[in-house]
Parts: sequence; structure tokens; C-alpha cells
Amino acid sequence: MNDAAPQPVLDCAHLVRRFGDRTAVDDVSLRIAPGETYGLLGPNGAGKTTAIRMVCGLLRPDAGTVRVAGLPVSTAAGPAKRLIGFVPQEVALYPDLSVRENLRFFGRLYRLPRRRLEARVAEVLDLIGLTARARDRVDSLSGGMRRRLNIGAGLVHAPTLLVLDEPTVGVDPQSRHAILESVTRFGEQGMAVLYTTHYMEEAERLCDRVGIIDRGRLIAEGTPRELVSLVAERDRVRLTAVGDLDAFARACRRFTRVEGAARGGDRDDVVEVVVKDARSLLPELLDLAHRQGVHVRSVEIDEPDLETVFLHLTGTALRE
Ligand SMILES: Nc1ncnc2c1ncn2[C@@H]1O[C@H](COP(=O)(O)OP(=O)(O)OP(=O)(O)O)[C@@H](O)[C@H]1O
Repeated sequence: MNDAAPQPVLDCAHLVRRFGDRTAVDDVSLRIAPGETYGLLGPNGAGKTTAIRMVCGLLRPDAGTVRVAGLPVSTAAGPAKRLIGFVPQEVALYPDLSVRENLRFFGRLYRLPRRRLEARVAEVLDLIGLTARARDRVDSLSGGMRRRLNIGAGLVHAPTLLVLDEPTVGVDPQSRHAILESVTRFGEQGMAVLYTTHYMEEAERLCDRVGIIDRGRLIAEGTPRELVSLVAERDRVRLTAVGDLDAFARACRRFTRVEGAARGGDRDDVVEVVVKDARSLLPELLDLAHRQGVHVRSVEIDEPDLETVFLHLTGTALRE
């Protein structure tokens, strides 16, 4: 890093964590600057949760270091941990306390002085869009609202680094939208955010930079635009079809010119294929479908996106 670059909020160097003979996180290094939202994108089991538990000092690395604002993070209590707000996947709140009382409770854990605490609780209620529900007990809230309050609990002590582990899994679309809006505002307020997800459209929308993690390794990193430019020469072919589409995707991957093929993103009846020159390969793909008894209903050739990057780098889809 040159002298002019600001000190990173988060600096992880060569993190490794093994469970038995499985290496869950394998030599991961990443930095996050002040105000930057960084998305760690990868399929289930890629190592995202393990990586961020080490970042937050909840799990000891087998090798490597974590620093927050220059301070070393360890599993023991220390000044670095006060700078981190961690929002786990599971909701950890007191159901019989009100929304406001929950936020006060988490603020007191960090020993916020009383007046500062009240002001901060009001700010956080606004940030998570729950001011109107401040007096209601947690057990009267919808699942999506609880998730938002869970995020609020990680924010009360005004952390320098906010770490969110898949905060939108299983929430309704309205709450999902509210969560994504809030995360955008955290970045605007100068907080550094580390965000894990396996939804590539979230990473594309929210994150200044994205790291793609697969089988414990960080295999690519950059702005969404930089990552998509890695596959600028490629086409993404979407085939809408009926039949054994998993077998069809596997057979597509056997073509040497096919860089990746998988059941497609949001729909069950779609296979996506990443290929350098779709037009020249299309007749062969259609012939293959015919031989496999797969009935192709429509073919589209789309612009590449982050999912295409993932298919290109790993050969399979994010969600597999
Ligand atoms: N405590 C543990 N003991 C043994 N293996 C573990 C443990 N925690 C994680 N693993 C393994 O390490 C690998 C990475 O898991 P991790 O939970 O970090 O992935 P992830 O990307 O967060 O996935 P998910 O989105 O499903 O949470 C997986 O193979 C998982 O089974």
C-alpha cells in the first residue's frame, strides 16, 4: 500500500482454518477501506461463515492475522473487538423485551453512556426503519422485522466495521428491500461493511468490491464491473427447457468450448451455459439436447453478470 492510501479498516492476511482434514478457509487475504462495502460471494459451504467468524474474533485461525483499524483481533477480549459489529445469521434477541429495550441492552453491553445510548438507539431505529415499532415486543414482530432489529443490535455501539452474515436469507421481499437500503446507507455514513451472500444480484447491487470464494479460496476480487469484464468476451446462453436438466448441464460441460454450465439462477426450467462464441456452438447444444430427450422451449443470449463470472471461474453455478 502506498503512503497516500488510507489505513484499511479490515486487513486480513493469509487466513487459514481447518476442521479435521477439511480446509474450510484456505489462505484468504482481503482488505476493506473506510466507507467501503465488500461482498464475500460464494455458494453454501464455501467458507464464508468460517472466514467472518475469524474476522470477528469468534474463531481462532490456524494461520494468518486479522487487524481492524490497525489493531490485532484475537479470540480474547480486546480493543479491536469494540470496533466490530457482528450480525449473525440467526436472530439473537430477547423476545419479551421491546424493540427499544433490546437496542438499549446491546448498547449497555458496550458501556455506552446513558445520553449517548438514547441518541444512538434513536438513530439506529431510524436506520433500520423500526421507529414506529420501538415500543412493541420482539415477539410481535414479523420475521423480516426481527432480522432488521438483529442488524440494529450490531450497530448500536457505532462500529467501524459491520459484518453481516447472509442477512437476507429467508426474509420476505419487502424486508429484504429494507435491509439492502439500510446497508447502502451504512456505507454512505463511512462505515466499512463486510457482507456475505450467495445471491449474486445482491452483491452486484450493494458492494463496491466483491470477493468470490469457492472451496475456501478467494478466487477473484474486484468491483462488480471489473469482475464482469473478466468474461466480457463470453456469452451467457439461457436455455429454457424441459427434461433432465442436471444431466444436460453436465453433458454441456464436456464440450471443450463450454466454460461452465448449470441449472440457471432463479428458475428450475433454465440451463445457463457460458461460452466464447454462442452462435457457433448453438446448433451443437441443441443437437445434444435433442439426443438427451431435453425439449428446448426458448434460447436467449444475455450479457454476462457475476453469475457468469462464477460459472466461468469454477464451471458450476453459485447455488450448487
Ligand atoms: N465447526 C465445524 N466443524 C466441522 N466442519 C465445519 C465447521 N464449520 C464449518 N465447517 C465446514 O467448513 C466448510 C465451510 O463452511 P462455512 O459454514 O464457512 O461455509 P459458508 O460459505 O458460510 O456456507 P453457508 O452459506 O452454508 O453458511 C464446510 O464444508 C463446513 O461443513
